[in-house]
Amino acid sequence: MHTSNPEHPDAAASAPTASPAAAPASVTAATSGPAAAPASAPVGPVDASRVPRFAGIATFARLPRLEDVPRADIAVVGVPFDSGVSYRPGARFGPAHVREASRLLRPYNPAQDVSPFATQQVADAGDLAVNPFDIDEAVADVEAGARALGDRADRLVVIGGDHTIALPLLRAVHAKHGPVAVLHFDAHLDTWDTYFGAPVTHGTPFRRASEEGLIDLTASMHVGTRGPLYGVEDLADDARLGFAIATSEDIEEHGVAAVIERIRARIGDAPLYISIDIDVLDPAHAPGTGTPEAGGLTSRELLRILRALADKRIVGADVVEVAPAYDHAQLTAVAASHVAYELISAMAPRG
Ligand SMILES: N=C(N)NCCCC(=O)O
Ligand SMILES: [Zn+2]
Ligand SMILES: [Zn+2]
Repeated sequence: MHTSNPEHPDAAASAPTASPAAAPASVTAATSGPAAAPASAPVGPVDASRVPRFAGIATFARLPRLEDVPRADIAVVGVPFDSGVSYRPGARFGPAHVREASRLLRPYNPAQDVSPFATQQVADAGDLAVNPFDIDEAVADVEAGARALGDRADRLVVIGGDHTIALPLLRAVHAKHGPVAVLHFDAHLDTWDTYFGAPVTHGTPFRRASEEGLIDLTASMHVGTRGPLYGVEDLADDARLGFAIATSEDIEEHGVAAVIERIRARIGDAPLYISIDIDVLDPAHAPGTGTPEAGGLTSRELLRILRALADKRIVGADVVEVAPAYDHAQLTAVAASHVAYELISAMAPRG
């Protein structure tokens, strides 16, 4: 049996996603082949009407792998690293879990009126394999991996992994764009200084990034923070490090529309990096995470805010802290996959 993938005619040699050997003859016979689309058209996801979406090895949204396309506008890449956590481990299994849940995504996004895989080439770059026993080495490897991928894809959407990885990702983004506005969705500030003397952890990436001059201090913001802090000085430090805050309570009190206006005004025209810790969602919406906090956003609120950023200059994004061991019925992974899909949609060219 031949090994071409019905929707990836250009990728016949190593088509990874559709498990072609499992496709019935009628499916492979229906393959329209390379003539179906102009050579320059993006290679899209496997067609779920031809190959059941539960068949085959999971790439994000059943997209082609990066090595199977000439280049990409966006590469989705996993970073299975969780050696920086302060509480429950397990986010190292996040990328695979999110890819599994992303099988159900469909090609047209009515909420943004865009087909995000048709107007740009999106591909799955697999995972960066980084050292789980040495945080400094892992962080250097994430930065090097992100920079190397930058030669083959214009932008990265990174699936974590714990929030430590935002630091090397911002280093890589800074090398390309200079200081960026960081829009950080999280229950936590993640601008703390050290844990057990360690400066690079999942609670500290944005303090380090600010100290290193990676972020635009006039345009960065946390959204969805809540819960207990170590002391009131945490907030003073955070403001000094360059972040405005829209808390989870602000969203309840003033409404999503008002908070969107604040966010948009804060970002202005700055190049924008979006970092989404899935624990920004209430544990009812995202139980599968390492440091859950009560009183969070609904997934509907988060998705709506992301949709309002489509006209901003988004230069990269991450979705982190999905820890499948605490997930139920893929709740957290479904939320994370939709969050990534809205980000990719917001990056898509319009018109
Ligand atoms: N980045 C996440 N998810 N959590 C940071 C929590 C740090 C702490 O234990 O105080
Ligand atoms: Zn968090
Ligand atoms: Zn975080």
